[in-house]
Amino acid sequence: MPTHQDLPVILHNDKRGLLTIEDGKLDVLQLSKDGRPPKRLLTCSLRNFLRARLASAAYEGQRRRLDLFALIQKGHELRLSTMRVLIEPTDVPEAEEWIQTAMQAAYGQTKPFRRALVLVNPVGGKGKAKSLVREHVLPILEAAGTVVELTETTHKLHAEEIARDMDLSYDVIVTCSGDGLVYEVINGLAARKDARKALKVPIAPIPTGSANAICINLFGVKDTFNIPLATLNIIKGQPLPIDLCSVLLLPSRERRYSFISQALGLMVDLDIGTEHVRWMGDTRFVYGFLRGVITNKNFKCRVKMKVIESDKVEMARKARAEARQIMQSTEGKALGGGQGSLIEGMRTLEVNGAASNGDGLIAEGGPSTADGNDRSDDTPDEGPLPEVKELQPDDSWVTIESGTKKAVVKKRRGSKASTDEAAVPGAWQDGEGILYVYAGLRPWVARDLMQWPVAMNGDGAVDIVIQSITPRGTMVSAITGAEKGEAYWMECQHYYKASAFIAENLDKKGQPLVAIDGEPFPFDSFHVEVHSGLATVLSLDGHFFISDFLRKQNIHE
Ligand SMILES: Nc1ncnc2c1ncn2[C@@H]1O[C@H](COP(=O)(O)OP(=O)(O)OP(=O)(O)O)[C@@H](O)[C@H]1O
Repeated sequence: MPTHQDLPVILHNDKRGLLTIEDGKLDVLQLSKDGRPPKRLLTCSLRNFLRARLASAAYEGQRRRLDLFALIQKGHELRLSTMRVLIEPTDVPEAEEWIQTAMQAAYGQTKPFRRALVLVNPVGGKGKAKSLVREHVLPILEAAGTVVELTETTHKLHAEEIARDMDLSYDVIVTCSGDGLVYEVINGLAARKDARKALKVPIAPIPTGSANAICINLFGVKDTFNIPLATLNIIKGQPLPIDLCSVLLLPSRERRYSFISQALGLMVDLDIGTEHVRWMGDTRFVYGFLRGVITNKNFKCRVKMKVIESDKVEMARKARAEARQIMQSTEGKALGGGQGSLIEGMRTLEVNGAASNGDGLIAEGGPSTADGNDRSDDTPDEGPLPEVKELQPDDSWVTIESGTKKAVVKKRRGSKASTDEAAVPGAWQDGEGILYVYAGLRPWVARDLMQWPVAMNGDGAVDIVIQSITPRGTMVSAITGAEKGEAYWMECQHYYKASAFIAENLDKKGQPLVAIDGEPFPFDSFHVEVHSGLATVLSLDGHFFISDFLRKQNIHE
């Protein structure tokens, strides 16, 4: 085991220097001859350190060049920085040991030099993916020594075809686009004969699309479009099993896997009806929302849900307790180096019942499923996904059907928790009209809309919001605070956690579409089930971003 933490070097200005690794940081120091303290030329956290590379000598006795690559924090920005120093021939063995120490400290159990399949959608978002990848992603991957195979998608569903047919030798599949490409990759992997194995290859998204909901949920609102951070995730991220919903569309019997949402009513218009204003970036969703609220159209449907929980107070309490637990188990655990690397934490951290092995695939036993229909002890761990069957609701399911009334809007923001369904604040009142039904797996759907603030990865539930028709003013004012999840407490926003649900169209002519992860499909009826931990993404800190909503202690905050 190498032990050298310090390495003497010659700096660019021919002065003596020292490379040191301490307290989770790598420092480049310039030494003085007169006993003054050393001057710090560069400092970076080991999490952001990418690689140290010793050049070979052209002739015996030549000083050797040592290249150091790191992401340096400048204000809020992460920038790639390269530093070159020289090593005296007599110090070369020490340098070789130091490189091992530095790489071990910076990567822990994570395998450096990953093999990445990089898919670039040239038309996603504002259409700048190619230049963003060339200028900001590839240089960082090259500096880290990532082995890159790059493919540009040429048509819709191209990424799905690639994922369906690719060999599984890659450590990571990188999608440079929005959520659409992630959705295609998941569906391509899910369609394979070895789907269970394929879905364990982690996906790392690079945000060059419009909404990039997956990046908001991984990196938070401030860092949604932080491309260097998302690139670091390709290099050092840990596999995080994520929940999916299977959606069986009827009568076509087409099956899709959804990792973000299933939208009906106003939210269909928001996802699909704003395609023509893609140039607006993610603000197009606010535009779509306002446009939909103005029409305030009653959406006619029947929803049958296998409800796990419907008490908002209780759901918030549980989600906050779980968030606290996640924060405590990963607190102070920086990637690599320092005291207690994240990797150490990951080794002991149970992710949905399946321990991560630190890199690559999930440990033996695989991810758990909460779907109730595809988990049997003899289900092959690496084989295809079972056929999705139509659901058979029983008396315990909750049925909601659109009426014609507007919801009564009171000023009060909820009351004490209660087990009496009718007394729970926000409980559905028969006869209410429906503006939209929106089911999702993670809190954010866009930076300005945290639609499911208590959605928790691995809880076996899809969170379903049924928004009643309300006076327009109420909905417009709901936009304020929507990014913080405040609309959750509105009484006219009914909120359920369900392990399965069925949606039926009661006006096929007037409202022909459902949006699954933003993609339109004919809506007659569809059946949804939750599958915990079925697909995999990479995450720098081993979990999804924890919102301020979940960090709050007081109910109704
Ligand atoms: N070369 C191409 N030409 C046309 N469409 C393409 C091409 N490559 C991919 N696509 C399609 O582009 C669509 C949009 O991609 P994606 O959803 O990732 O970006 P976005 O809509 O800008 O972002 P978001 O989904 O986060 O809002 C996808 O449906 C994808 O199939």
